Amino acid sequence: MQCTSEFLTLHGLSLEENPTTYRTLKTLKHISKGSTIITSPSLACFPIPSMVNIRCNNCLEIPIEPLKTCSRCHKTFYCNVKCQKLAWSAHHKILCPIYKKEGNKVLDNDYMDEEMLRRVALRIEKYLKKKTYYETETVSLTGLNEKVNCETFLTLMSHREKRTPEQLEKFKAIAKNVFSDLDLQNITQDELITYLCRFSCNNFNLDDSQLFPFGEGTYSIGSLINHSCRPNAIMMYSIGQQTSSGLQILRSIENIKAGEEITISYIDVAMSRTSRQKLLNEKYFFKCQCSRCSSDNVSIDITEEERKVLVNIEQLTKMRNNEEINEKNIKDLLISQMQQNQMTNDPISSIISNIIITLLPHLTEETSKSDYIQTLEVLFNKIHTTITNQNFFTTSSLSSATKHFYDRIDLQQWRESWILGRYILTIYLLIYPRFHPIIGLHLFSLAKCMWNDTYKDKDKIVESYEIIKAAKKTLEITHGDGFENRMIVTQVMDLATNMQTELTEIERKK
Ligand SMILES: C[S@@+](CC[C@H](N)C(=O)[O-])C[C@H]1O[C@@H](n2cnc3c(N)ncnc32)[C@H](O)[C@@H]1O
Repeated sequence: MQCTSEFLTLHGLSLEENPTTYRTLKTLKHISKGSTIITSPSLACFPIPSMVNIRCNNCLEIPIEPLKTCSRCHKTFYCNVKCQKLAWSAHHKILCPIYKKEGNKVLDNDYMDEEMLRRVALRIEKYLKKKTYYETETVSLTGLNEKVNCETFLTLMSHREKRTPEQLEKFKAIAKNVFSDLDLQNITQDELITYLCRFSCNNFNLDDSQLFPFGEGTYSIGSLINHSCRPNAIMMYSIGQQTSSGLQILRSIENIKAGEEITISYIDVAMSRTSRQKLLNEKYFFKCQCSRCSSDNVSIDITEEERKVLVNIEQLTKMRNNEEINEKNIKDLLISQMQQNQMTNDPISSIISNIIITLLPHLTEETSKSDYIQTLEVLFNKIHTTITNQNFFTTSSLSSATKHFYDRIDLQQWRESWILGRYILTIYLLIYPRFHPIIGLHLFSLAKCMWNDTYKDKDKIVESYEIIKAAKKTLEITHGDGFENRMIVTQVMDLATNMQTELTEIERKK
C-alpha cells in the first residue's frame, strides 16, 4: 500500500484507514467544484456486448471508418492497425487462439467476468514477473505507473468471505477455465477467485458523455473511493488513442474542504432509500450511513435545514403506488392543460415554474451551499402547502414522463416536449445533487426543445436562455475534462451564443 499512498500524496490526496469502510480517501487541500481531482488509466477495459462491433476493442472509440476485424479469430474489432498492434502485444496474442477455440460463445455477464479476469490476470502476471525491475521505479506524478496500478489492485476489498456458496461456485468455474487457458506462473487459481470477487464490488460501468453505458473497466485508484447517496464527486471517462484507453476522470461537483472525504455514488441516487440500501448491501456488503440515509437520525452532523431537505428528498424518491399519475395521464394532464390554456392558473404548473425560476440562479450564480439548501426548503414547504397531490413531484412518474419526452422530440413536437421536459427538470432539480451530469444534459435537451418551438412567446425565449446558461455552467463542472465531454460543452456554448444574439435582436427591434 506504500506506493499507492505515495502516489496519492503527490496528487494532494490521502488514504486513511477506517474501521467502517476499511480505507477512506481524503483531500489534503481545498478542491473547487468542477475540478479534475485525479485521472487514471484502467487495468483493463473493453466494450459491453452490445458495443462489441460498434466500438474499438482497444481504444473504445467509435471510428468514422468501419471497424476492422481480427482476421484470425474474427471476434475483436479495431479502428486501425495501430490499435490492433497495441491490443496484440497487450493481450490479444494470447487470447486470440482462445477466442477461436470458443466459437460462438454467448456474450453474457459471465463472459464479461471471464474476459475481465483474463485481461487483468495477464497484466498482473506480467507485472509480477518483472517485479524486481518495477521495485526500482519511482512513483511519478504524471502517469499512474504499472507498479501503482497493479499493487493497488492487489489491496482492493473482495468480500470473499461474505459471498454465497453459489456465487463462489460460479467464480471457481470461471477461474478454473481462465487458469487452464493462460500459462500463469505467478498467480494461483485460488487467487483468480479473489480477483473475481474484487471485480464484483469494485469495477465500473463506463458511460459516454450522454451517460449511455458502453464499456466495463477495472480501475485500481477509482476503486479506493467510497460511496455516498449525496456525493461530492463523479466519475467521467475519456476514450481514444490520444488518451490511454478508457481514462477515468474524477471530478468534483461540490467545493470540498481540506480534510474532507471524497465520495461518489455507486448507484442511481434517484432510487428510494430501501432500494439503495438493498443494492448496496447485496453488491457491496455495507449499510450506507450517509447524510441522506441517516436523515431521520438527528445525531448526524448536518444542519437542521439540510436534514429537513434530505427528509423531503427521501419522500420524493419513495416508490409509491401512483394511481393518479400513471403511464398515460402524466402526459395527458400536462399537455391538455397547456392546450386548454389553463397552465398559468393551475397550481401544479405554477409550482413547476416556481421551482425552475427559483433554482436556476443557484446553478448559474455562485450561491453558497447554505443559500441553496434554504431555497430548497422553501420550495418543499410550498409543495406541501399548495399541492394536494404531492405524488406529482416524486420519481415514480419519471420513467414514463421521460419516455414521452423523447417520443415527442422524435416527432419534432417541440411544444409538447418542452412541457414534459420542464416537469422532468423540476423532479431532477429537487432530487439530484445540484451539479449533476443528468441535470446538465437534461437542461441542454430542454433548451433545444424550447428554442425549436417556433410559436414560443417572449417569456419562453428568456426562459430558454436562462436554461442554456444553467446547462453551460453545470456541464462545465461535470463535463469539463475529456475530448468527448468537452465537445458537449462546446455545443452548449454555441447554442447559448445563438440565443443571446437572437435575444439582442428582439430587444433592438422593440
Ligand atoms: C470500491 S470499494 C471502496 C474503497 C474501499 N473502502 C477500500 O478501502 O478499498 C467498495 C467497498 O468499500 C466499502 N464502502 C464503500 N463505501 C462505503 C460506505 N459509505 N460505508 C461503508 N463502507 C463503504 C464497502 O466495503 C464496499 O464494498
